[in-house]
Amino acid sequence: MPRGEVTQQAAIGNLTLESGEVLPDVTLAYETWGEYDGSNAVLILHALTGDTRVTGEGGWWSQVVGPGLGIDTDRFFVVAANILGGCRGSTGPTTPAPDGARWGTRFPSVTVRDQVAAEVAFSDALGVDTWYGVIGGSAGGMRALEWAIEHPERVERLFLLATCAAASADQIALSATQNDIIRAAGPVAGLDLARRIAHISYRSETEFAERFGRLVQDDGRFAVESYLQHHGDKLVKRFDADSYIVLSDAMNSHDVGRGRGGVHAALGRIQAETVVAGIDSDRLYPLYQQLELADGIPGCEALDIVKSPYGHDGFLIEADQVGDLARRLLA
Ligand SMILES: CC(=O)SCCNC(=O)CCNC(=O)[C@H](O)C(C)(C)COP(=O)(O)OP(=O)(O)OC[C@H]1O[C@@H](n2cnc3c(N)ncnc32)[C@H](O)[C@@H]1OP(=O)(O)O
Ligand SMILES: N[C@@H](CCO)C(=O)O
Repeated sequence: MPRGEVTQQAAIGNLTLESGEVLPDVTLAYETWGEYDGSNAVLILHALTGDTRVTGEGGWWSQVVGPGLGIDTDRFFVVAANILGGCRGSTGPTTPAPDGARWGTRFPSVTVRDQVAAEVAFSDALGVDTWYGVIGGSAGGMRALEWAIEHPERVERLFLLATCAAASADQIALSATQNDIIRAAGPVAGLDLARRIAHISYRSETEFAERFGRLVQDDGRFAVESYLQHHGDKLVKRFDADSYIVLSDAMNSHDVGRGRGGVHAALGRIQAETVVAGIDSDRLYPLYQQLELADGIPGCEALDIVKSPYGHDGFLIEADQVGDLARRLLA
């Protein structure tokens, strides 16, 4: 079994999508940390603009995953794959289509279930039959949930963070509008603006009020305006606009109840011991969504609440609380 810290590629062949379309020659990029002993594999599923760099320098969960941390790489074989449709090494709009040119806007629509189907094939290729833990926040939580519903025998423990059983009208409204902005304004200005809107939804009104208030900078911009422009600009430098559209559409497709007799019936299929957590200031994935999960999943005792002023991004920022919850689940 490979030992990580470098991004590797797993070829998983053709993938038949929910739509019936066949996506050829799918590859997922991944990284691993720790040693596999046959029963200690933990799958970490990243959110919308995340990637395989979970820990180490610049890792998006570097204080949650690592030696001695909540997800302990001295104990667990930790695996992170880039999402299907992403732009950090896996098959998606930036990779070549069969004609050799970039897929771009021709990349087919994928659903969260398609993304999980790719991850299932990836697990098979890796030789991991059963995951000791499957963990995800936000869009990563959507995939973790689909894993546990569609493959209950392959998921022993499940950690769902700041996520939902089905994308709400509010979430769809924000994502669909961002996608329209990208289409209207183009990949640079459009992605920049889309990210600014998204970033507002990722943080809280209280944080903005306390942190920026009505402060105007020397350059004449409101501090909060400048902050959002900074985040828009940063995403344009590290992310692909076509991929953003594909991934946002996939999130909008999310509904665990579709074709399964509704959300309650779907959640009832989960066999994993489960921790569900939400963030008290999350205005994008409000606590009622995690309460629905906690109530409906047989192996979840109660909803855990992460206290944070940072809104939805609390799942990335509140490393101590998130790490403690992961440690409890994986004990
Ligand atoms: C699983 C996954 O989702 S992986 C993807 C996660 N990564 C991202 O989302 C990347 C985008 N980053 C973020 O959203 C956030 O930085 C987080 C969530 C990762 C961390 O949040 P925080 O630590 O609170 O960072 P914060 O939101 O304060 O941003 C800090 C940045 O804003 C800049 N900034 C702060 N105030 C201002 C201002 N008035 N004007 C311009 N820039 C500003 C800082 O200089 C800093 O810049 P840098 O990131 O280039 O160093
Ligand atoms: N900051 C996170 C929020 C989405 O959940 C991301 O960009 O992936």
